Amino acid sequence: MVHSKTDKYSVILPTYNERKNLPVITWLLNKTFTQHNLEWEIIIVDDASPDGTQVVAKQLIGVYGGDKILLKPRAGKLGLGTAYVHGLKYVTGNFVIIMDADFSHHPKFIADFIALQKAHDYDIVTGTRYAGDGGVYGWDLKRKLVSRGANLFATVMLQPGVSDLTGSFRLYKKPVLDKVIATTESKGYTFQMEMMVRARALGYSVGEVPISFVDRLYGESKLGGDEIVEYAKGVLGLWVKV
Ligand SMILES: Nc1nc2c(ncn2[C@@H]2O[C@H](COP(=O)(O)OP(=O)(O)O[C@H]3O[C@H](CO)[C@@H](O)[C@H](O)[C@@H]3O)[C@@H](O)[C@H]2O)c(=O)[nH]1
Ligand SMILES: [Mg+2]
Repeated sequence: MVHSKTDKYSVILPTYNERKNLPVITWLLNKTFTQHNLEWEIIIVDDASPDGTQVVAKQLIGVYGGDKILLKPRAGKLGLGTAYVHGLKYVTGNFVIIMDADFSHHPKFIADFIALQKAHDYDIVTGTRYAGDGGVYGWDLKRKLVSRGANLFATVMLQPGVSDLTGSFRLYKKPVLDKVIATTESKGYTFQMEMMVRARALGYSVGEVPISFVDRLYGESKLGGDEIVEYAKGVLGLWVKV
């Protein structure tokens, strides 16, 4: 890959009770970026996790340095969407990667994201579980149906032309993320879908990389029934507006 000397990749990592996952995901991110000779930083947005995630984050700052690992905590569990908004304030790179901290999003795919972005000068590259070799592993049937249903519903209603609307493994040009995030209203899991629909409505180009999404080993998902209702409302709201 050919990189401009000034390119820097900032990873926003939202965490809630990810004490066991954080050291390994950080190690893998460091490995990926170092292998490809890329400038990087990780911004950990932890929402006062009771499991001691922040203690671990501070240890990682000690290991990798305060220029590589930034801990930007919040006082309570304020949701995934606003965690990205918060993290973005501290980004110093010209590209931003958002991903989960629980290995459902493997850092090895980041090299593919970056190569595809460079090849087409895409504004956004998104991982997709629902095209090419992409897939989901470890989810029960109910969770698979919820995810498929959520994607199908938004695809039919809003037709944004992107195969995975609810996934949250994405690479953005920093100014593009600033613009799209400023127009997005959702706070929780609906955020990803709204971001993509808004981005397409603003005319931004989107590339897709098939990813295998593997369910977490440690801890549990924070997706609940009320998030599903919020999502349906979000799709209908956008259907009226966009
Ligand atoms: N700071 C913060 N982080 C949070 C919060 N809720 C979740 N997280 C963090 O956000 C990431 C995803 O949360 P999970 O709870 O593991 O989500 P999931 O059920 O595996 O859902 C995945 O699939 C969804 C559907 O495709 C995605 O929408 C979602 O982003 C994620 O990729 C994890 O790193 C988790 O610690 C929150 O309120 N605040
Ligand atoms: Mg998860």
